[in-house]
Amino acid sequence: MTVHIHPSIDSGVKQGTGNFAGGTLVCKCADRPVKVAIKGDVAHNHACGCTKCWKPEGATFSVVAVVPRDNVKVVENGDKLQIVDQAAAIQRYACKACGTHMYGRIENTGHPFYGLDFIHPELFQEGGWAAPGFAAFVSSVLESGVQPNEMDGIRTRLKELGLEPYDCLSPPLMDAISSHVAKSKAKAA
Ligand SMILES: N[C@@H](CCC(=O)N[C@@H](CS)C(=O)NCC(=O)O)C(=O)O
Ligand SMILES: [Zn+2]
Ligand SMILES: [Zn+2]
Repeated sequence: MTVHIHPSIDSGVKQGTGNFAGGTLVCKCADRPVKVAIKGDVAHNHACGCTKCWKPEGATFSVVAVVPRDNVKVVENGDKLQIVDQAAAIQRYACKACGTHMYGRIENTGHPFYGLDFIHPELFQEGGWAAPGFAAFVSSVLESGVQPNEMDGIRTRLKELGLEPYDCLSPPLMDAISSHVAKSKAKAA
């Protein structure tokens, strides 16, 4: 049985050029698409299996990366954007017409990832952005209807693609979160 992860990586992970200067994210609307300009390359690109990250039709995982929030600018048809869940740590701005998430923003200045916006690089009309490097929240795909007996195949396929599977974030990102929490606690003491 073929294991589908995400259309942009199912036939292999395409490496970035290493000097991607940025570009424009475009939603799926044929009429008045939302366009978001991004300066510079993406960082921490990864596959995410959580239920909150936007996935294209038929995908089991999303592909999501971060960029500094100051490098994100809505340039066309921003009136079509709405926040999916105001209460979430990451406020995801989606196109009301086609449902595509254009960027996710953290407004809590105490959050470990404050200052970074979350984007889906496959929406770039240009190519060459830094490739995904690992898979996060892999067990969470069970919350979207994947059956437990499919998990071995999914983890094997992720490893084949060079995307080490983790059920939370990767160790460097988990370490960054915990270091941030430790520093915040030390400041408060
Ligand atoms: N098991 C949960 C995990 C959700 C989750 O924690 N997602 C991570 C990765 S995107 C997160 O940082 N969420 C913050 C948010 O969604 O605002 C699900 O699949 O819904
Ligand atoms: Zn749209
Ligand atoms: Zn996610």
